[in-house]
Amino acid sequence: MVLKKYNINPDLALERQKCTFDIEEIINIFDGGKEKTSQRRKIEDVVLKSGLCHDDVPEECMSLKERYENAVRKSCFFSKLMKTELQEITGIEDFETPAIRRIADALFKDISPFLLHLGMFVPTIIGQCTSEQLMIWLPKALDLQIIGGYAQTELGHGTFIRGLETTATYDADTEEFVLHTPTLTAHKWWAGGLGKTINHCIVVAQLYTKGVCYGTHLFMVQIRDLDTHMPLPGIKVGEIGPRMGFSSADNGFLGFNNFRIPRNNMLMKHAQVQKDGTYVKPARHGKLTYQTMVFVRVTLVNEAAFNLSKAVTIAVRYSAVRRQSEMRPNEPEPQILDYPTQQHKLFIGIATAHAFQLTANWLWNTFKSVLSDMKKGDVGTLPELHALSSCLKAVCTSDAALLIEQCRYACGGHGYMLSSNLPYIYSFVAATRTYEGDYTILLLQTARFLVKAWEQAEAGKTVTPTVSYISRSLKGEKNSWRSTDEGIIKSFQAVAAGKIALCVKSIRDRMKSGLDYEDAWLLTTVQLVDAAEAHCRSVILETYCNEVRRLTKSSSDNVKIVMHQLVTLYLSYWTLQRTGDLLRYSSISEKDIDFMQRQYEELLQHIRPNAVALVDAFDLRDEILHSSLGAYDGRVYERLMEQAENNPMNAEPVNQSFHKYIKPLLQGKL
Ligand SMILES: CCCCCCCCCC/C=C\CCCCCCC/C=C/C(=O)SCCNC(=O)CCNC(=O)[C@H](O)C(C)(C)COP(=O)(O)OP(=O)(O)OC[C@H]1O[C@@H](n2cnc3c(N)ncnc32)[C@H](O)[C@@H]1OP(=O)(O)O
Ligand SMILES: Cc1cc2nc3c(=O)[nH]c(=O)nc-3n(C[C@H](O)[C@H](O)[C@H](O)COP(=O)(O)OP(=O)(O)OC[C@H]3O[C@@H](n4cnc5c(N)ncnc54)[C@H](O)[C@@H]3O)c2cc1C
Repeated sequence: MVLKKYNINPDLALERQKCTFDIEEIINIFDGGKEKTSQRRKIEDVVLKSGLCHDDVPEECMSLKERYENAVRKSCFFSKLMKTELQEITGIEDFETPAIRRIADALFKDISPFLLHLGMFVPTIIGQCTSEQLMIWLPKALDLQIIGGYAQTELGHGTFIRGLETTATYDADTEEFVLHTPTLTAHKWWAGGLGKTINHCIVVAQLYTKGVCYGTHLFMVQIRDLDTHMPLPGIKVGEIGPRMGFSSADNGFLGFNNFRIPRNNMLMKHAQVQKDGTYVKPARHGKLTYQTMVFVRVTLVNEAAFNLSKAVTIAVRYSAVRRQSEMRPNEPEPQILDYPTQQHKLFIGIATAHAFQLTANWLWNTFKSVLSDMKKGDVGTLPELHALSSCLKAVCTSDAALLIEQCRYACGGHGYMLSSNLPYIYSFVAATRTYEGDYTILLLQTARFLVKAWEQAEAGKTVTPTVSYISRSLKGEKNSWRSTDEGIIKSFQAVAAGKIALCVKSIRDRMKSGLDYEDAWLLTTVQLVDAAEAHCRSVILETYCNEVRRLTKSSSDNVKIVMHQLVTLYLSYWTLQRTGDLLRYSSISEKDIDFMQRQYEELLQHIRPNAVALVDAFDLRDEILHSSLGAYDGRVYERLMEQAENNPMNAEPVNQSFHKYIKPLLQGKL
C-alpha cells in the first residue's frame, strides 16, 4: 500500500516536544555507531525507493496462493537488489547484516519463502562443508543459482534428533548414498521453502555404512529439476498446509524412495565416509553437526528484540493518541498512556527490547569468539555457548511473545485488527518459541550444563564465568540484599544457585531412594527447567547492566539518565515478579519489596514523558512497522478508515451471497 501523508497528530507532536534526550544518540548506540546508522538508512532508502514494497491489495486480503506468489515475486526482486544496487551503493556484501534483516520486513509483512535459504542453508554450507565442497556450493548459493532449505524435522520427530528415521545408506560399489524414507513418520516435515520454492535441501539422515549406523549426518540433496522445477524421480514433496503464521512462505514435506546422491554430497567438514565406506568420526566434538542450530538460536535472540521493538513502538504511539474514560469527573478524556496500568504494560516492553538487543549483540560476539576458538582446534568453549544460546533463545523468544501479546491487549479492540500488524508480529514470534528447539527442551539442555558446573565446582574445579556464582555459593557466600544494580544481580544469582542446589539435591535424594540417574533426572525436570530459567534471568540482567554502562560511557548525561532508568525499571520489574524466589533464596525483606514497588511506580512516572521518544529511538520506519496504529504521524483513525475503505469486501455494495442465499432465506425459498 502507498502510505498517505498526514500532518502529525497533535498529541504525538506534544509528546515529542517533551523528550529530554537526543534520540539520535540512542539510535547510534543500538546501530553500533553513527556510520552504521547512516549505512542502515542508506540501505533502507534504496529498498523503499525500489517500489518493491508496494502491494496492490493488502496482503491479508489475498488468498494463501496469492500471498505466496507475491512473496516469491518480492523475494526474487529483493535478491536481485541485494546483488546489484545494495552492494554497489552501500558496499555491503554480507546478507546477514542486521540492516538487511530489518528492511526485509518492509517487503514481507509475514515472511519470505527465501528466509531459510539465507537463514540456514547458506550458514550450513559455511559451517559444515570441506573447502572443496564450499567452493562448489557456496558461490552458487550466494548467487541464488541454487535455492535451498534445511530439512531436519520429520512428521514423527522434531526435538529428538537421534530419533530421526530417514536413512542415508552408503553404496561403495557406486560411491553413492541411498536416501530413503522408511515409514510415514519418517517424512521430512516443516522445512521452510520446501513446499514449492527450493531446488536444493540440506537433509539430516541416519548414516549407514558397512552395515553400521553412525547417527545423524547432513547431506546436500537436489530435489527439483533446475529448469522445470519438477520434483526429481524418487522425490515426493509438497506443502504441509495453512498455519497460524508463516502464511506467505511454504513449509514442506519430503519423502525419498531410494533416492541416490553422490558420496561427495555428504557434508564432510567434521565426519567423513571414505570411498570404500570407511567412516571417519569427527575429531573434536560429537555435536558439531548441530552448529547451524546454535547459529540460528543466537540470531533468534535478535529476532525477539527486533520484533518486540516493533510491537512496543506501535502500542506506545497508539496509547499516546488514544483517549479514553476520565480520571476525574468532567475532566477531558486522558491519553491512555497516562494510566499507570498502561505504562506498566508497555514500558517493560521498551526496557526488555533494550535488554534483549544488548544481550543479542553480546551473544553474537561470544558466538564469533567460540567459532574462532574452534577454527584453532579448541572446542572447550562450545558447551558454555550451547548452554547460553539454548536458555537465551528459550527465554527471550518466550518473553517477547508474551510482551507482544501484552502490546496487543494494550491497544484494545483495534489491536485485534490485522492492519495493526500486532497479530502478525505475535504469530511470527510465537513460532520462534517452538522452532529451532522447543522452550522446555532448550532449558533442559542448559540445566544439564548447570548441574555439571555444580559438580565441577563441588570438586574444586574452576567453572566458566557465567556460572562463577555457583562457586561463590558453594563457598558459603550468603546473599545480602541491596537494591543497587550489582546487589540485585547478585540476588538473582543467589536464586539461580539455590535452585540448582535443590535440583542436585533432589536428583541425589531420588538416587539414594533407589532410582537410577535417568529416572531421578526425569522426576526433577520441572525444577530443572525452573533453575535454567533463573540462571538465564541472571545472565540477561547482568549483561544488560554491563552493556548499558559500557555503551553509555561517553554519552550525554540525559541519555545516561534515561537508559539507566530503563535498566532500573527492568531490575525492579523482575524483582517484583520474583519476590517468592527472592524471599526464599536472598535476604530481601518485606520492607525492601515495598521500596522496590514504590521505586517501580515512580520510574513509570519518570519514563512517561520520554515514552514516545524512546520508541522513536528504535528508528523503525512506517514501511517496516506496517501498522495502522503505530505510524509515525499517529493518524490512527484516518488509517483505520483508509484500510476499511480499501478492503476488497467493500468493492461492491451488495455481495452476491445475498442474492444466492440470504434473499431466498428471507423469502422462505431456500
Ligand atoms: C530474499 C529475501 C530474504 C529475506 C530475509 C532477510 C535476511 C534473513 C537473514 C536471516 C536471519 C535470521 C533468521 C533465521 C531464521 C531461521 C528460521 C528457522 C526456521 C526453523 C528451523 C528449524 O526449526 S530447524 C530444526 C531445529 N530443530 C531443533 O532445534 C531440534 C532440537 N533438538 C536438539 O537440538 C537435540 O535433539 C537435543 C539438544 C535436544 C538433544 O540432542 P542429543 O543428540 O540427543 O544430545 P544429548 O544426548 O541430549 O546431549 C549430548 C551432549 O551434547 C550436547 N549438545 C547437544 N546439542 C548441542 C549443540 N547444539 N552444541 C553443542 N553441544 C550440544 C549436550 O549438551 C550434551 O552434552 P553433555 O556434556 O554430554 O551433557
Ligand atoms: C513455523 C515453523 C517453521 C519450522 N521450520 C523448520 C525448518 O525449516 N526445518 C526443520 O527441520 N524444522 C522446522 N520446524 C520444526 C521445529 O524445529 C520443531 O517443530 C521443533 O523443534 C519442535 O519439535 P516438535 O515439533 O517435534 O515438538 P515435540 O518434540 O513433539 O514437542 C511437543 C511437546 O513435547 C515436549 N517434549 C518433547 N520432548 C520432551 C522431553 N524430552 N522432555 C520434556 N518434554 C518434551 C515439548 O516440550 C513440547 O511441549 C519448524 C517449525 C515451525 C513451527
